[in-house]
Amino acid sequence: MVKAVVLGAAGGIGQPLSLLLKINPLVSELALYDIVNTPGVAVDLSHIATPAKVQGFLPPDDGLKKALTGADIVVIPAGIPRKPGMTRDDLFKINAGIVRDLATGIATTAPKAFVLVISNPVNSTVPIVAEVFKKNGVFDPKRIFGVTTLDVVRASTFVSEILGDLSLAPSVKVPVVGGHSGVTIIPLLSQSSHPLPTSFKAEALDALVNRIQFGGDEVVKAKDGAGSATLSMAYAGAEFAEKILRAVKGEKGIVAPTYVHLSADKAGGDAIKKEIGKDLDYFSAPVELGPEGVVKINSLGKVTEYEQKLIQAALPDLATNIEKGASFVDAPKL
Ligand SMILES: NC(=O)c1ccc[n+]([C@@H]2O[C@H](COP(=O)([O-])OP(=O)(O)OC[C@H]3O[C@@H](n4cnc5c(N)ncnc54)[C@H](O)[C@@H]3O)[C@@H](O)[C@H]2O)c1
Ligand SMILES: O=C(O)C[C@H](O)C(=O)O
Repeated sequence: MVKAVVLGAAGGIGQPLSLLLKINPLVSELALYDIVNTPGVAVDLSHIATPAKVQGFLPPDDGLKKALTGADIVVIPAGIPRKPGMTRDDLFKINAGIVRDLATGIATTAPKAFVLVISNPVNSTVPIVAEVFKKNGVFDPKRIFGVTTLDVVRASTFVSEILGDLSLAPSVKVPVVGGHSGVTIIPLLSQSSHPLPTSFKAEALDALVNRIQFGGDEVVKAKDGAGSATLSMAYAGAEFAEKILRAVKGEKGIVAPTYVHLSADKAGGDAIKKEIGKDLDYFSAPVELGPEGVVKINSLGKVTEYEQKLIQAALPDLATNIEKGASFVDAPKL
């Protein structure tokens, strides 16, 4: 029996993500929590002929606690999305408090659940969740994940486009590491399962890296004020959740890039710090998953000089974002 919970389930990501979890055979119970509309979304989904039992909850009558009771995995897409001209960091003002309060609910009701953080800015909201868990004495870095899968999905798609064959997209694997915003998104294209054409020039590489780093802006611009990526994010979130659930069931060798506290695997985390040359607490790296969450944080592997420059360019922003999130929890309410 696996109970999955979506916090922010009535939103642009929340609804399609809940749909994908409802049709996932590894999920037997699905609880949907939001400040609006979850009863309707839950009844709608409950008519789908798959085994998962669906229930919707709202804040009154301890709805958050009821939704989280018995949770095995909690996915958080709650919070406001970007509009054109905004950075992810601009969302901190509103989303930090939302994530802190939801994390408090998880820490007190389902402290052993795997927590998958989608709400932006991920580089800061993951430290917020971790600090709330620490404050409640239940912090386990092996169980808290920042979802960076959309960057990996985009890299697969864009590389397959360059190779002129979209049918390759599902099998193209590119490790994307670092964080989840702008220059902190570091695609290690030299390690792509499907190498770029030898004719690929430096400018084209710059353009591809830039497209992966700013893929979110491409969607925000196209949506023109109506929000940011929702459908591709729901796909990516469901894919990452499925990896966690398969690992919990005992499947071995599942590795995915995800943004974690580097103490989740001390030896692996220390090795990453050496590779990047900075003592950061959080970094998105290829992580091997198992029944208790993080099994191992893998090395970044052989990176080119070009990629080492991308890593160095990411570090100042990452450090600032981490500090901003980590110091928020004891800060006065905004
Ligand atoms: N990690 C990623 O790769 C990634 C990708 C896309 C979007 N995002 C982020 O995901 C978040 C959600 O995006 P969206 O497009 O679904 O936004 P949205 O506005 O469509 O939905 C957000 C939902 O959160 C709900 N909500 C607000 N406060 C809440 C609270 N206290 N408790 C529970 N629910 C609450 C809202 O009612 C709404 O239904 C944004 O912060 C966005 O930036 C992250
Ligand atoms: O770009 C955004 O604000 C949403 C998300 O982080 C994305 O990468 O699409």
